[in-house]
Parts: sequence; structure tokens; C-alpha cells
Amino acid sequence: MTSPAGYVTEAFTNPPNYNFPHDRLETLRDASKTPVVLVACGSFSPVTYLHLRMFEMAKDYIRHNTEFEVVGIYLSPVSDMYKKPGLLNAHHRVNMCNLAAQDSGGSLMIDPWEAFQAYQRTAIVLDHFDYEINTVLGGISTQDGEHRKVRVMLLAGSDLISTMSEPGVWSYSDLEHILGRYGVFIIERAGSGMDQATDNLAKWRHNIYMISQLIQNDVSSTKVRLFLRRGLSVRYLLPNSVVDYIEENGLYQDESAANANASLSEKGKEKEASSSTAPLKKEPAALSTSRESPTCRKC
Ligand SMILES: Nc1ncnc2c1ncn2[C@@H]1O[C@H](COP(=O)(O)OP(=O)(O)OP(=O)(O)O)[C@@H](O)[C@H]1O
Ligand SMILES: O=C(O)c1ccc[n+]([C@@H]2O[C@H](COP(=O)([O-])O)[C@@H](O)[C@H]2O)c1
Repeated sequence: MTSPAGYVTEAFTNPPNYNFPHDRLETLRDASKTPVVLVACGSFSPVTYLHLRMFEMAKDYIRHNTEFEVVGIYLSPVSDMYKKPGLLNAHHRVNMCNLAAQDSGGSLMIDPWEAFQAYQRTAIVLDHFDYEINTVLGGISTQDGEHRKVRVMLLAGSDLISTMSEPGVWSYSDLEHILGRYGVFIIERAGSGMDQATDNLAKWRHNIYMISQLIQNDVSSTKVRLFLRRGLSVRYLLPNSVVDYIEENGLYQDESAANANASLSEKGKEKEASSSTAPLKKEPAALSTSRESPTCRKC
């Protein structure tokens, strides 16, 4: 069932004392372009420079290849109820994302909406952004003071997008909503081919933009957690303020043995192995509600 606005939920639930962050939304400079807000959903446990670089890659691609103009960029850390191994509690993950945003000095905003409540599907998260920006705020301004509706789009690595072709992980109606109504920018990720990631999503090709990594960089949160467990330095893989925060709070010292024992050089294989051996327990689309979490695909 969709709401009158075409959202997949009738009403949004907000965490206590929640305010939508919008102080770094920008004015549209070129009125001939379509304003777009990029939303990256994920665990961010912890946030790395690669998560931050995704936005830079997308902004370059958009500026050179599309008729969009980026007016806002957001990280949306997932709820603790996602229950993925290595998922530190939302309080720390959001704090680290905020430190990374401050450190970058740019326009990145952290939306704690999904982090501090029950699990919310990505289709609902994108609806939440659309509602807050286009309905509550009334869109963004052009330099002439005219108000424009903003296009909300998902930003994700090719590993995440390839799960959209895995049976049982995403519901078809949510894919129709995410890829048909909103659209996605996909950042190439080592070990997860772009073509393979999108082969089964051809129906929505017009809304899927693929961005190659010109400098290969395979930093992942899993590897960072493994380094920390083994007492290895993670400086220059993530912002200094985040490294300091991890040290001060003694984070990622006691992750599960299974994760800690994984080979540092085999994250891709580790992902494949875990997704092929662990059954995906997500309920069929028709049964799922906004309060359920898909069993994490990497569990
Ligand atoms: N090195 C990378 N290249 C491209 N995309 C990336 C990279 N690292 C993370 N991403 C993307 O960032 C988003 C959030 O990722 P997530 O928080 O799961 O990070 P991760 O490093 O994959 O975490 P973990 O190692 O814990 O699985 C996802 O869309 C993911 O595909
Ligand atoms: O909405 C869904 O059905 C859905 C199915 C699988 C994954 N997701 C989202 O994709 C993100 C995956 O993050 P991660 O860290 O497991 O790569 C996270 O934000 C999940 O909420 C969402």
C-alpha cells in the first residue's frame, strides 16, 4: 500500500527529539539543471575515507556527464536492528560519521533518522528524504529565489547493488520504488563487477548511473575492524578524528571470532562465502513491514 504522495509507508516514525539536518543543503547554481540529493545508506561501522570518496566520485561524474546538480549529500547509518556482524551501536556509528563530516569540512550531512529507531527499508529511507526536503522544506532555492523540487537518489557501491539481483534480499516492489521512482548512482567496487551488478536490473537502466573507480581503492569497514582487532594502524584509511574516537572509546576490540579470523586479503571471497552459505531469511515482500530487518546479506 502506498500513501497519497506515493510513498511506501502511510506515515513516518521519527526517533525521539529528531530534527532533519538540512543546514548544508545548497542553492541551485545553474537553473537549467535538476537539483539532486545523494543518500548513501549502510552500516558505516566505522565510516572510512572510501565512504567519503564515493560522494566525490559521484559529484565529478554528475558534473561531467549529466543534467543534474548536486545540492546535498547525506550518510544514513542503518539501525542497530540490521544486526550485521561488526555493527557497532548506532550512537558510536553516528558520532563517527559526524566527526568524519566535520573533518571533511564540506557539505556532508549525517541523518540519524534510521539509526535511532527500528529497522527501515531503503525504500522508506528515500521516501523520508523526499518528504523532508520536498514537502517539509518545500524543495531548495535557485539563485533567483525560486523554489525547486529536489530529486532524491541513492548512492551505493556495486556490491550493494549486486544484492538487488539476489533472490529474497529486496522486494520487487521496493526495487520498483527505489530504481523506478528515485534512481541510483553506483560506484564500482573491487570484487563486484558493474555489469554483473546490474544485469537483472535492466528494466530501470534509465535511472541507473555507473561510475568507474579510476584509482582502485578497496578500503572496507571489515578490513578496518580486522586491523583494529590485530593492533594494526588504521591511520590514513579513515579521518584522524575517527581514529582518535575509536582509540579513546576502545572500539572494535572484541568482534566475533569468525570476523576476526577472516583473511585480510580475502574480503571479497569472505562476502561470497557468507552469502552462499547463510540462507537469506528475509520474508517475502508481501509479508514484510517497515519494522522488519532483512537478515543481513553478509551474516
Ligand atoms: N571501497 C568501496 N568502494 C565502493 N563502494 C564502497 C566501498 N566501501 C563501501 N562502499 C559502499 O558504501 C556503502 C556503505 O557501505 P558499508 O557501510 O557496508 O561499508 P563496507 O565497507 O562495505 O562495510 P563492511 O565491510 O562492514 O561490509 C555501500 O553502498 C557500499 O557498497
Ligand atoms: O530495503 C531493503 O530491502 C534492503 C535490503 C538489503 C539491504 N538494505 C540496505 O542496504 C544497506 C546495506 O548495508 P551494508 O553495510 O550491509 O552494506 C543498509 O542500509 C540496508 O538497510 C536494504
